[in-house]
Amino acid sequence: MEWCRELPKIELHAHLNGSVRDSTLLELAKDLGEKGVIAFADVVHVIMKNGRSLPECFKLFDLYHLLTTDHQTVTRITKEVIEDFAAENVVYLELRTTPKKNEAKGMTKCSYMKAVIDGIRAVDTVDVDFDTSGTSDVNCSEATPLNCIGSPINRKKIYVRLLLSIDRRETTAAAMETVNLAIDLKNFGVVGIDLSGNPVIGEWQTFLPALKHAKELGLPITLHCGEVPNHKEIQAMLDICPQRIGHACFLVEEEWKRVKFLKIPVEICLTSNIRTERFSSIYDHFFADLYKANHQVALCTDDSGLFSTTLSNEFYLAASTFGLNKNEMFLLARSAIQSTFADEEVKHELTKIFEDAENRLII
Ligand SMILES: CNc1ncnc2c1ncn2[C@@H]1O[C@H](COP(=O)(O)O)[C@@H](O)[C@H]1O
Ligand SMILES: [Zn+2]
Repeated sequence: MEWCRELPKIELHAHLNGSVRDSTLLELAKDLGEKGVIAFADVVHVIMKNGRSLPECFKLFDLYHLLTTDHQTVTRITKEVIEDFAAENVVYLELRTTPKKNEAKGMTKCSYMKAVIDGIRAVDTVDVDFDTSGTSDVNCSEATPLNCIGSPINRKKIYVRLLLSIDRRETTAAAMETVNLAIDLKNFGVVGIDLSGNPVIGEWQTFLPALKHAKELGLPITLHCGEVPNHKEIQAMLDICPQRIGHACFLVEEEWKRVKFLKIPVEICLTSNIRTERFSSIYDHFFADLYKANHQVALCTDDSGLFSTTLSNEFYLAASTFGLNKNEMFLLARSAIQSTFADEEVKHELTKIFEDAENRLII
């Protein structure tokens, strides 16, 4: 396990609100309990959880959002989540989050994202590389593009990029707003769009215009695909050739053939899939099939807070279940570079990080 922690890793599928520390959630719940907004005693055992079904997860997210959705807290959790990933030697984090409008809190999708960006700037225990490619300003804020924070030798460094999520509960107009915001924030580390949320809610036709718009504007897309056996939707998702898909638990042979033919990288979240009972046993998971077929995969956490996991743990789990040796784990971790939505320069930098680590880790 210690070796898995030392291994440099690339995280491509992590939801901000699903990655919050339990201790922070408890602190926030206590605070809201004291203010009479929630009944603390009722939520404590919900936060301190173990196994949970997929429908339960989405009920929990509503609770999480109640606890976390004000600007200051969004900034705080973003900072902590980045620090937690960096502590696991994640060297590149593509963090995804759903921009939220909340009139009662004076929050717009744009001001929510500004709070996220403020959280990235607030990280001070590790060096953060955030996109600095432009000079334009965020319309709703006084934010300016971030600069790489100076990097004294021996400090950990993490590249952070953002994906904006469309929640399946949203309307076409709200989804479109998210895509337009992603374009506006291209110089603030936003590199793509995600579609997520409860897979039994919402119609594909609702999100399609926004996803097409993103495609036309050259914004990469990753989709939560096949979290439930909705084959009509899986087909429609593959029809738009997303740059990546996540989960893919219920794909059938014909659909896998298409994924392989189209060479669509798959984000694999083992613990999440097992906890939400997408597979009855980890040995039934499709990881081994894709791995053997040399198909591009990336191990990911999904919701490290909700499922009490880390990316190091996901590597350990994959290795111990499917019999990967150190060299194979190293190559698996490194190969995720190709699937990032980062620019070529960053991919080059990441390659160097892995080259430097290789001699140290594999003897
Ligand atoms: C368990 N598998 C999953 N399947 C689908 N969507 C998921 C998910 N886990 C998380 N989310 C999505 O991410 C949101 C929380 O983070 P943000 O508020 O965006 O930062 C959830 O509300 C849900 O829409
Ligand atoms: Zn997810």
